[in-house]
This record gives sequence, C-alpha cells and structure tokens, in this order.
Amino acid sequence: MDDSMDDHDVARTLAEGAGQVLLRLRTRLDDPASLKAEGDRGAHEYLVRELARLRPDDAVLSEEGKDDPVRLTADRVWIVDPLDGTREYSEKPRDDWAVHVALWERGELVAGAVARPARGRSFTTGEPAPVPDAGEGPLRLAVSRSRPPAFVNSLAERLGAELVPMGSAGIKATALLDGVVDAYVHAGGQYEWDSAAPVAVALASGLHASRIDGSPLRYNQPDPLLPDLLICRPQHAGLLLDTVSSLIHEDATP
Ligand SMILES: Nc1ncnc2c1ncn2[C@@H]1O[C@H](COP(=O)(O)O)[C@@H](OP(=O)(O)O)[C@H]1O
Ligand SMILES: [Mg+2]
Repeated sequence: MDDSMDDHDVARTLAEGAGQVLLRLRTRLDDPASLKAEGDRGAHEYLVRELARLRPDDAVLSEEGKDDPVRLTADRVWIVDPLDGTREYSEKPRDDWAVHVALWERGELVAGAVARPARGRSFTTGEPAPVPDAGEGPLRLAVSRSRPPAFVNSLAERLGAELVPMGSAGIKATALLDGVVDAYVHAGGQYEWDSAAPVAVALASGLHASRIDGSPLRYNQPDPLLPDLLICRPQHAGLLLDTVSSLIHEDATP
C-alpha cells in the first residue's frame, strides 16, 4: 500500500498512465482489429499491475479481466474500464475514447477519474470540475453514436432537444462538464465499468446521476450489468426522468 497518494490521486494517475499506454500503441498500430485487441489488453495489464503495486489489499473489477468473486465480500473494489470507446479508439484519428478508474467502498463510489488521452484533459473526484451554467438554447443530449436508446428520437422531439452522438460513456459524461451537452442518457445495455468512473466524477461536481427510472445506480453487484443511466444538471432531472418514463410507458401500452 502506497500511502503517499490518496485514492483520488491513484485514480487519476492510473487513468492517465493507461492513457499513455494507449497513445503509444496508437502510434505504432493502424489496423482497427489490432488496435481494439491490443488497446484493451495493454491498458488492462497496466491498470492491474499498478493497482497491485499501489493498493495490493483491494479487489478489482475490470471489463477485460476474469470476474473474481472475492470482490463481493471486499470492502474496497476498483471498478475499471481500461478502454471505454474501444470502437472509436480503433478509428484513428477519433478522440472520443477514455480510461475509467473508480473506487467503490462499502456501497459508495468514493473516488474516480476519467482520462481523455487524445484530448489531453482528465476529470477527477480529487478536484471536481465546476458545472457550466445551462445555456438559453434547446437541451443537448449526449447519446451513443452506435447504440442509442430506442426512445431517444421521441425524447428529443418531445423536449425540443438536440441529439449529440459521440463515443464512450466517459466522454459523454464529461462533455457535460465541458459545457458541450446538458445531459447524457443511455439505455439498452451497459456494465458497471462503463459508468462507475463517469458517475463518480459527475456526482463530485454536483450533477445528478441515476438509472432512467430515477432509482440509484448500484455498483459491485453480483451481476455487473447496469443497462441504463441518466446524468444531467439537478434542475433538469425531473423533466428528463418524467419524459423518459412516459415514453417507455406509452411504448409498453398496447
Ligand atoms: N447496448 C449495449 N450493450 C452493452 N454495452 C453497451 C451497450 N451500449 C453501449 N455499451 C457500452 O458502453 C460503452 C459506451 O458506449 P457508446 O460509446 O456506444 O456510448 C462502451 O464500452 P466499451 O467501449 O468499453 O466496450 C459500450 O460497449
Ligand atoms: Mg466501456
């Protein structure tokens, strides 16, 4: 255990370090299949090695690792996505991919960092970024560019909102802190590692983060599937949750 760094520092240092591994790989590989495979593997190996060195007593849940059930009885679990937006990473020169490192401790996300290596700025719970003021224009909703929620066109239409497709959950969540979008909405499938660090960073900045039915996001569950998510300014949460709920309800009504 390295006491010279607190958990926020560990999250940021490791997310940025894995980002450097990924940037280096991208200078020597071009083929998308190799970039995907080598990127996932190289960043995962770096994170596992550094967590074992800096926090040897903690458990790890990584998208790219075998799920070790020891995490279910551990007090502290690092939930990491070594390369979020793998598809975009493989499509040079796209820059919408990220590294996620979060720490779950006894039921809560207590630290986290989202590194955006190709954009050169990281977001961390250690120094929460201020939330930019909402603009006057229509709401801008960040959505997956490849697997957006089924209801998203109806949602945009009902709210008079604009859709802003982009890759990576970390990129979409931190786009709120850039002031580029007003909300990130996802449904249809995702896992704990996709949202843990983005949600830790968003909550530290004072944003709202929940399931799309408004219920809390729970991490370190036996099944890491966590299929939907809403991150937004607190003042928009009621409108967005109510509108999503009515669209889902209408869809389910014969
Ligand atoms: N329907 C779905 N089922 C499973 N995972 C999904 C999903 N939609 C998005 N994701 C995952 O969520 C992350 C962000 O997705 P997107 O860029 O489409 O918004 C990606 O993580 P990875 O790149 O780590 O695999 C992607 O695989
Ligand atoms: Mg991911």
